[in-house]
Amino acid sequence: MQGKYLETYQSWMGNPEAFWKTQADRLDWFKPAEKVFDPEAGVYGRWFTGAETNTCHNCLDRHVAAGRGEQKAVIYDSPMTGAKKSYTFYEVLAEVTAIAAVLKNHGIGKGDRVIIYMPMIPEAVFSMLACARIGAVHSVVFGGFAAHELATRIDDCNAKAVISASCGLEPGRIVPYKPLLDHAVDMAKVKPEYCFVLQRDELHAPLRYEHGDVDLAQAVEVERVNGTAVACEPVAATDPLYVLYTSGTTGQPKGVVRDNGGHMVALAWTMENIYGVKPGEVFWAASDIGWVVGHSYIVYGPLLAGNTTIIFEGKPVGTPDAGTFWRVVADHDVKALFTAPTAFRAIRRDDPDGDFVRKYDISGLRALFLAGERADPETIKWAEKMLKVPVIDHWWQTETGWPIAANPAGLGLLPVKYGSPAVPMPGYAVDVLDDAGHPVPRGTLGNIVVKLPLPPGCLVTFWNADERFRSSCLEEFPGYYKTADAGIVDEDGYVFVMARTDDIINCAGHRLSTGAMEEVCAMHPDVAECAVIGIADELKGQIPCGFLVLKHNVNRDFSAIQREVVQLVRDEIGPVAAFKTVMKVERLPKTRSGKILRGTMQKIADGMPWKMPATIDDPAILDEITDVLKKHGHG
Ligand SMILES: CCC(=O)SCCNC(=O)CCNC(=O)[C@H](O)C(C)(C)COP(=O)(O)OP(=O)(O)OC[C@H]1O[C@@H](n2cnc3c(N)ncnc32)[C@H](O)[C@@H]1OP(=O)(O)O
Repeated sequence: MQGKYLETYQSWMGNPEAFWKTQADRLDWFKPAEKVFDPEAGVYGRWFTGAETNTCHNCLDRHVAAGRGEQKAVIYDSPMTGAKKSYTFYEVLAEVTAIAAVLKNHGIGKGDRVIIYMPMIPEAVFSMLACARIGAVHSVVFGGFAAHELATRIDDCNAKAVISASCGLEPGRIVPYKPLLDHAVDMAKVKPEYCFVLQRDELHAPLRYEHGDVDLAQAVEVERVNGTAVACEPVAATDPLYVLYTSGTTGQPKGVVRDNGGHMVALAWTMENIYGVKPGEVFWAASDIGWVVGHSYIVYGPLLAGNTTIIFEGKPVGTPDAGTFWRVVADHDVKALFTAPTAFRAIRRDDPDGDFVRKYDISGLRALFLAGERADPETIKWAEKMLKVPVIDHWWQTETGWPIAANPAGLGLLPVKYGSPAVPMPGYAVDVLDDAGHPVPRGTLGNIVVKLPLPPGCLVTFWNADERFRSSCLEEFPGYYKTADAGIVDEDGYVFVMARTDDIINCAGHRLSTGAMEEVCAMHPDVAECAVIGIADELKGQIPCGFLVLKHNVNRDFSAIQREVVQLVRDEIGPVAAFKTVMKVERLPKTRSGKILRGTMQKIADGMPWKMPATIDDPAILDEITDVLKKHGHG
């Protein structure tokens, strides 16, 4: 391997602090760092200690000051409503300032937590930037989560305010957000002082003024008329910019904390070097602001680097058809597209011969990036054939915030190995260890870990839970961050990510906790015990499948129980859980110490080779599971 990638990686390895200092110098700081990296600070050290900055300033004001004010910063394209609108950097700055003024006038300031529960509309992005502007810490909650999940997050981060909208739009249905928000606020132990609600034309929501509801658009209008100016609040580089919750092994999600300084340095570097886009070009991450892809590559990365970003309110198929991505690429001259493999599997299913691709002029597109789940070689090859541009699988996590491994378009593409997201990016020293923590030879399967310290932009801790961060990510392999992904690094240094080492499954690019689903299934009065595993699915990669053991005295029709359990998970976790497959079993297979053999069940369900676990209590139960799965068409 040679060329600019190797040169850059080696330059980072030779002197990580000098490497990141050079990148930091391209951004604005109100006060320079005393130390580029301080190993004594935080859980594993902190980047740019002593520095002061503001992320919103670097996303907006800096560009306006540099003459980029008239360039499009944000394009909103909604096949759900037919709306298309673009905002220049200058206009985004005005919108963000007005929301920042509203927040400030309601007493929200530096360090306060603000939950953002919004669909894919420009105000969602403006709200995130408004929080950054005043130094408040935002926590975006994906719209597909139900009230209970929202309440958990309000409580965990002790939210002072919530910014929401009256509704979201899913194909064929309006999703009323306000009843979910009201229910969450009623459930939460911590009551936010204010809920700012944007009324959408599709559905107006009754506001509960007595609970602190504020009509967001009206409040913004007042600030706009008054021309209220809100300067960017200087924050420490190490102050939190946001908390983003991600599934843990239990129902209690983990609040990934991202700082201001390291985050902006890392993301700004990635836009040109990994994604190969220059300032002024259009970058489109077809995801949702509720996920880390949305944070990093709909909002912060592109804006920090002076790119135009797209807020897309639609789906890859059905809004109105499998050509919608190509229509957006053509209409807005997208240079690089980032999405999840699931989206492409859906497009391929509906348009196998690429008839829709040929309908549009997508000659401006230079590359497609895939992440969020394993990109199967078939999907990659289909996309390469249809789009005739490099299709780049890359691997990262909510925790890291930016790619651990990629084929860096900006540094010069390396040869593709199908099934591999290519090579570690500068900042990441990737190793593979056995369960005892010893490095394994190249090409051997093991635990993928990253040598500490993590680079700028990665999580610094979990919100209010340093100990949980240490115990779940840093303790098992001292000196390393545990990715909880298993895989190999081959002779050429290419990483192959094969499976999770915990109970997290990946369904349609969404990380879901089967443990959390089990907790909900167990709430049903007829369920004695249960197990939820992820089983292979052609479209979504994996889907959750519940195995229920009913209480002895239950004589009810199982289909009714099935419906109720499915609804319970939908109500408690949300539609995003995609929990629709439930089977009745007499017993669950366990080890003699009582551990459910989920891994073996999953192998049977997916028709993979499996071995009888030596510690199994009653081997006959696996035959029963096999029969039930076969009856449902699996295994
Ligand atoms: C690299 C680091 C990371 O991994 S970050 C995570 C990256 N992941 C992603 O970007 C996600 C990629 N996936 C997607 O964008 C979607 O799954 C795509 C492919 C577009 C398909 O969407 P869809 O057809 O809705 O299926 P789904 O499985 O996502 O949805 C399941 C049910 O949930 C619903 N849902 C979805 N979003 C919302 C929302 N914002 N508000 C309310 N409900 C939502 C869907 O309508 C669907 O409901 P139903 O079960 O069909 O009734």
